Amino acid sequence: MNILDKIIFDKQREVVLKKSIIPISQLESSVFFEREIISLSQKLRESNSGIIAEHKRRSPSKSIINNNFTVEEVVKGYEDAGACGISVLTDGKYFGGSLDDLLLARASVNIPLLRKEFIVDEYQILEAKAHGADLILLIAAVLTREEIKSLSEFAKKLGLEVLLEVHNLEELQKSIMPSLDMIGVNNRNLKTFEVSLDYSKQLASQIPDEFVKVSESGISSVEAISELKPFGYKGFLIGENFMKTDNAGEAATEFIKQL
Ligand SMILES: O=C(O)c1ccccc1NCC(=O)[C@H](O)[C@H](O)COP(=O)(O)O
Repeated sequence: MNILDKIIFDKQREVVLKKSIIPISQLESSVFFEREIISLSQKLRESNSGIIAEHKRRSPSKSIINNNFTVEEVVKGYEDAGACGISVLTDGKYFGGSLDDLLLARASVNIPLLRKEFIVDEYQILEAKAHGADLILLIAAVLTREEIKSLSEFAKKLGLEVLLEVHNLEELQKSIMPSLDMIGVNNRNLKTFEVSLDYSKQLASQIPDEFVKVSESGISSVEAISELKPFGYKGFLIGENFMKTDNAGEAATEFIKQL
């Protein structure tokens, strides 16, 4: 079993357990169900920098990235740096994140928040809404076309935006549908962890213009962004490059200043 299969196996069991503890009615009673989202796709269209900065404590490819800051310090730093949005990893077992991180982020900043999670069930989309997210991630590598359709339509009904992540042409072709807002190309192969910006470059021309194009993972220099912009990318998701420093917010500030 590769790591992605393991993550999904664990996630499916986790969702079953959570459903038995926290009923949907409790999620739906959250104050955030009344809240109108802040659109990341609009911010990216209007931005010159397009940075989506990620809160990421650790990952399967790097055991510890950073555990020294509070969520509030990191996300406030990202907002002050001028990030268009923030991605908050909520998976506990593999990334050391939680839904509390998302809630604390929501309480700290007023820019779009992505619930970065391995979504396999509508319940997790209700959780995202209940904890203040503006958008969700769907990963084509682990979902069928029918699942992408029903999950993305469910998210749209709740007023959330949808970022669909692909890594190759097959995943892209099976996924294109009107209920998506942004299409992200992950430069990291989630089965082998190999990283290359070539994935973004090769897939760019196949992504229809109505979707905002986002390049994800392995971006560690402003030069990388200059290379990707001519391919039509408007969003750049960066985690480790900021989180591995002594001050993620300052690192993001210095980075964005150079764009
Ligand atoms: O980051 C990993 O090792 C990873 C492994 C398996 C599944 C997902 C993984 N990462 C999630 C992400 O998409 C990245 O955190 C995000 O794109 C930022 O990447 P980076 O800038 O390289 O930290």
